[in-house]
Amino acid sequence: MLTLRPLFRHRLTRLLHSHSSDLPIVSLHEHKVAIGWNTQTLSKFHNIWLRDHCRCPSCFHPITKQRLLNTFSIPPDIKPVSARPVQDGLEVVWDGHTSLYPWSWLQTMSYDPKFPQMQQKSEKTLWGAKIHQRPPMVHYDQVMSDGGLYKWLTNIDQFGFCFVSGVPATTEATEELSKRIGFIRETQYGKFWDFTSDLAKGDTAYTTLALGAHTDNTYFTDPCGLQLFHLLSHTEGSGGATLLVDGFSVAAKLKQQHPDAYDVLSRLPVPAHAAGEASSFYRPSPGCGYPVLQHDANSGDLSTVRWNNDDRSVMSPSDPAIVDQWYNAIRLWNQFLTSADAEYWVQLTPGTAVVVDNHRVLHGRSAFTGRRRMCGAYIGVDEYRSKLAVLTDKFDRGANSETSSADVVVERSVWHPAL
Ligand SMILES: C[N+](C)(C)CCCC[C@H](N)C(=O)O
Ligand SMILES: O=C(O)CCC(=O)C(=O)O
Ligand SMILES: [Fe+2]
Repeated sequence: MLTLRPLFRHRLTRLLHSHSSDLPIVSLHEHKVAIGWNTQTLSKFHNIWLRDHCRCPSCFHPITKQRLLNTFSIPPDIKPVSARPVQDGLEVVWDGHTSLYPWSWLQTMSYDPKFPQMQQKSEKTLWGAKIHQRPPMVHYDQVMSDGGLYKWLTNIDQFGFCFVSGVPATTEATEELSKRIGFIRETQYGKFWDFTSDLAKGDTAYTTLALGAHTDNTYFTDPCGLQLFHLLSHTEGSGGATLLVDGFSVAAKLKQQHPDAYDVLSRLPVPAHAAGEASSFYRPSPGCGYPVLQHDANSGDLSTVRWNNDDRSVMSPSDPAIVDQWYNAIRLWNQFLTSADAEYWVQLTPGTAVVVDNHRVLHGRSAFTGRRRMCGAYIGVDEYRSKLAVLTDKFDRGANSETSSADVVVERSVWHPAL
């Protein structure tokens, strides 16, 4: 198989970029069309799947990128009249309809088996306390351009957080900075928050208490994606340092050293609530909550860390034996979370904001005295990922489109691999 990879990638690259005549073989099978360069490396596509994914303007709206074809009008046993390789892709003639599937799209969407991929999925850099030596950082002036914004978001995607220096120490500038990523997610705490230790809202964030490493919004069905913090002032006192912990790094260590505990945290739903305001009472639906560690259904990769021990509600175990398993698991989790090599403590100062991926990096703070003013905002996970996808299309063409010139604004292709 290894020899296949360079061969396949080499031939596909040549096919895509130099229009070589070295077209793949196309063969029809009972319910599938197969493409490849030799009989050992064919990848097959179900006829029904190919017909359903036709991207011609009558099957798929060229502007809205929505399916127009009635999937359920396709005969379940549909067969092509003919199929052949042409320069731009696989041409399939159905009964009264012709479809063309670009080679790069077939390569990306292949599944039986999956062809070697040209684009590597985004790499996460796991980190611990030593990240303090060279934390990810961009400058405010940079992020006002799309290129700088892309750098900021790719840092967040890679590290789970990123500082922004040179931010005017005002709520206005900080709010505008937040909006560079996407519209602000409003919650019971308001839209853009500007808070201090006055219990203006019924939550310990609005006190001088220390807060252990946590992710926010565990009481929401869909916790916010990003959380931006900017310390505007701290006078007549001390403390209030910010804690960051890479939940993905800690989870990887726990999985390696205590797989049973990792399994409990991946399985048991954790009830949570936000009940400090008379006007609201939040709990996630369905009622029992979500596990601390959630995984991508396809890849099995850890996708979300959801942990706030202060906001955790009463556990109602379905089986009494779970109680000891649960406490043993969270004791180990907490031990790993609070280990010196996992904790990154940093004293924020006016002018430097920090954005945290609330699905990966936990934050906290030390207790403090005096008058401390913090501002910031939540950004929805879908708004964050959408902006990252748009900027990736624009600046990293190899990832998602056939065009390669850097100065052309890429009109999102109907063949975008994610559509
Ligand atoms: C100040 N700010 C609105 C950011 C936080 C509000 C309280 C956060 C809550 N305890 C949680 O962990 O989600
Ligand atoms: O005051 C801080 O530094 C952060 C408090 C907190 O956890 C939050 O606002 O979500
Ligand atoms: Fe928080």
